[in-house]
Amino acid sequence: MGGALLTQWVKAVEADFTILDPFLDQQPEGARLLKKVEDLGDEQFDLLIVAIKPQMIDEILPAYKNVLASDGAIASIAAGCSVQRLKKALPGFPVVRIMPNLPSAIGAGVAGLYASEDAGKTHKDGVQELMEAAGTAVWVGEEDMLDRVTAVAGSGPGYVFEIARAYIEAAQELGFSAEQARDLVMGTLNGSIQMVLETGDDPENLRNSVTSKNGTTEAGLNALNGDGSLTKLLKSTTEAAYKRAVELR
Ligand SMILES: NC(=O)C1=CN([C@@H]2O[C@H](COP(=O)(O)OP(=O)(O)OC[C@H]3O[C@@H](n4cnc5c(N)ncnc54)[C@H](O)[C@@H]3O)[C@@H](O)[C@H]2O)C=CC1
Ligand SMILES: O=C(O)[C@@H]1CCC=N1
Repeated sequence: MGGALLTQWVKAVEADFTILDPFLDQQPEGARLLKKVEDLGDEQFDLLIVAIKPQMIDEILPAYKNVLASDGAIASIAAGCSVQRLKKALPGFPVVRIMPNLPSAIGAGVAGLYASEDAGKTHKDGVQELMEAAGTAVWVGEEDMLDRVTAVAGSGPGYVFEIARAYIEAAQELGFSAEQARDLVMGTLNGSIQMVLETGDDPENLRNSVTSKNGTTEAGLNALNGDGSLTKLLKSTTEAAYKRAVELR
């Protein structure tokens, strides 16, 4: 995810980026790559962006105690990992938590943002500028809401890709080739999403405009969600992801 964000930041944000990743072999375009924190010498930075797995933070972050300038801040994209835990691993700095999603890689991401009480306007504006370079950003006023953003938008592309995959599989079952099925399904998803966004109309109204009385769509929709099982499934999907984010705090 860090790499996906970086591809947009290097194009749109005027800043110098240093990546610290012991396992990355190829230098990311527009950024300097270092392998270990010791390679930084006594350099200091305005922002430390934490893009490692949440489970690694307590172990890895303390080694970064000298890399931030005194008025610097931590920004973390790690799911669940709380401000309290980040501040415990690296004390003395404000924290902005970011919950991005994968379409940030093409500038079409949506991110949730939450700042600790000691974060200043400069810190918040700086992180907002980064996230707007990768799509849109929405501030939340309570930290718990960021874990709910994770369940809806952070993990969301995973649900959408899985729905697209299953839809393509269903089209193939009806007799289309893999290529035809992909074109038909992705074109339908794309056109339908564009229509919601461009008209501003409710998905429910638009669904009704497709559905002729006793027609084909009605037959399909009855099988899809006639008993509300799709609605229940999506509720349990977001609840399961939120529960996991809470466990990662
Ligand atoms: N993948 C996604 O769509 C999203 C991921 N996130 C968050 O992003 C973070 C990273 O997740 P992914 O990008 O999916 O995982 P990833 O495994 O693709 O990336 C983790 C990176 O950390 C590097 N790394 C491992 N040990 C390191 C160390 N000691 N020091 C510095 N770097 C080290 C790895 O080489 C790798 O490049 C997680 O905290 C996750 O919760 C947040 C939103 C969306
Ligand atoms: O699956 C995860 O834990 C991360 C956070 C949101 C998307 N990917």
